[in-house]
Amino acid sequence: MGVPARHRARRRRGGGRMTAPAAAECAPHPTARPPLVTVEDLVKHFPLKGGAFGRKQRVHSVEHISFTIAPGEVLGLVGESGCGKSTLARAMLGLTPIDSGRVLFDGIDVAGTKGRGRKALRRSMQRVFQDPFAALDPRMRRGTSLDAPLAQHCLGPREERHERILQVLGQVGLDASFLDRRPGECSGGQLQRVVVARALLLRPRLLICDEPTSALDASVHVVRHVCDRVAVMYLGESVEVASREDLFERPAHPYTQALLTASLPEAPGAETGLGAPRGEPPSPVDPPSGCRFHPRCPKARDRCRAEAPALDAIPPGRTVACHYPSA
Ligand SMILES: Nc1ncnc2c1ncn2[C@@H]1O[C@H](COP(=O)(O)OP(=O)(O)OP(=O)(O)O)[C@@H](O)[C@H]1O
Repeated sequence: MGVPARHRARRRRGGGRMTAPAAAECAPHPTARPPLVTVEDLVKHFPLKGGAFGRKQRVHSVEHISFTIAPGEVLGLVGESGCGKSTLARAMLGLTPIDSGRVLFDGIDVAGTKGRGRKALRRSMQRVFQDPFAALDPRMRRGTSLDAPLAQHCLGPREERHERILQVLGQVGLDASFLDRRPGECSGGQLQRVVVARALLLRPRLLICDEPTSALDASVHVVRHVCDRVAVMYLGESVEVASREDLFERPAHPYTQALLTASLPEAPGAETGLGAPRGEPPSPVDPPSGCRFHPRCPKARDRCRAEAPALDAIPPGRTVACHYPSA
């Protein structure tokens, strides 16, 4: 991955997040192989306490999301703050119960796996946390916190584990002196490298990086250079999934065009006058009827207000949820 910076998108437009196999350690595999990850029609709502006039309200955080990730593939998830990226990532890792749908890792249902199987899955699926300060115990020296996951999974004697830690520290550009440092003795960037090193230690087959860059522009540029495919999320839904080239050169959904225009002045669509997304996203507690993007979409027509668009395949190899896509 090689993306060690810490991040929490503060701008409302377009936080970015990478969902990726451990690309730093895995050679790319032919995409014809069975998917490593299959997300099928995933739904996650959070019930809200109270609610106006006694109505039960729910946050529609993830709505019927489906995609696959091939072994060795890097999938980027992009969308504005609050569109559901973290919730989706947590659901993929089995860290949050889901309402419906399923996540398969190498054909195994993540939600239905317990005990030893669960422990093995946890080792194969690692996450780089958004906040390295929260992810690392401030009292522990780095050497101890790096050894903990290896010891927990009984991965070799102490000397072997030490060798592995030095190897991974080298991969993220840190030297052995970091083994004796506590978090307060490291810079934010160095800490984020430690967090990445810790995720790589167990040689995961899936690495989920939660917002590897802190600003929208950097996020979009990183996605552009690192990802094989990109999924664009809006208000809990997937609105476009395409190869990096298609997405950046021929964005089909007006929301994708708006996101790109907001961060890349030369983006296709900039000349169409679509501009950056207008205003703030609507509430995920009471999402708009029809296409959820219609209140902000300059191309919206009556059909968009009445009828939710399906995520349709637009050859070659991309899907778009829009009644009037550009491509
Ligand atoms: N435990 C929870 N209870 C209620 N609502 C929640 C909970 N967790 C997340 N949400 C809501 O679900 C929606 C999606 O949140 P999520 O954190 O997944 O978005 P995100 O795209 O990762 O945002 P960001 O880029 O800011 O991290 C938001 O409206 C959020 O407020």
